Amino acid sequence: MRKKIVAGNWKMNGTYEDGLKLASEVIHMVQDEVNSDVEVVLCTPFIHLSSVGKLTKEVPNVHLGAQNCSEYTSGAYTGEVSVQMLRSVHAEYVIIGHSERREYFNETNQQLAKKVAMALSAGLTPIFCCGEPLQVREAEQQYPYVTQQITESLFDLSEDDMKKVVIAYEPIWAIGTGRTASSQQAQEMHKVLRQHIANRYSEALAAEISILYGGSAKPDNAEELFACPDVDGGLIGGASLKSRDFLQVVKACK
Ligand SMILES: O=C[C@H](O)COP(=O)(O)O
Repeated sequence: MRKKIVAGNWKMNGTYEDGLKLASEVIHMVQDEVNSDVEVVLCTPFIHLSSVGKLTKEVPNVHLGAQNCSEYTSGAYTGEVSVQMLRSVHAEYVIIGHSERREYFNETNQQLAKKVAMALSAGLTPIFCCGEPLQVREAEQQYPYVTQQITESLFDLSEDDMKKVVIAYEPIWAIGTGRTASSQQAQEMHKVLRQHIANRYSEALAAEISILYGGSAKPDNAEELFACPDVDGGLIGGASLKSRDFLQVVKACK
């Protein structure tokens, strides 16, 4: 059985104090109210990682994630954060290739392949993001577009490494727009991605990979999205910034 995961991506929101408050609220609520085996991941800004890591390492089903990492090991890369640094503050996950990083920081599929390999080499689980812009969806080219992202960034991995990757499908037109993909659109894409992985590796390996949905997922729609057979949880932006909303989304993942 593959893992169910609900990851909150705080993006660049709040102060240091806001983040600590949010993390401790989420952790307490998860401890008190969640009895499923869903893995909760808090993907915080870099400045929160060390402090939030001290809280999450005491709690079995809440994990720490970063929102990015460097493709380099160490050295003169001003402003970058290495995978070893992330491990040293107890991060277990790292988001790689979010559409905002692709769009505003020009990250390419080839660069993301290096980041994925770097994360895996340090024992971090990459949450690899993929997804199409609106014009690609309107031209009905979403399947070739997204499968190409997966091919170019992931398909040089060995079977052993590929098994450790988590994928997040995030249609760009649904991110922060309030316009979510329908559960049918999400299921279709997740099924296509799983088949694409099966064609390159094997049906057995594809069946083990958790594929999360992201894009305006919230308490109102999470249950329907998570009920799809190939949707294994979510990568949650806006709704992860309010502890009660985030908890509702976590509870919807059964
Ligand atoms: O990483 C999260 C996604 O970009 C989704 O963001 P959103 O839930 O605010 O639409």
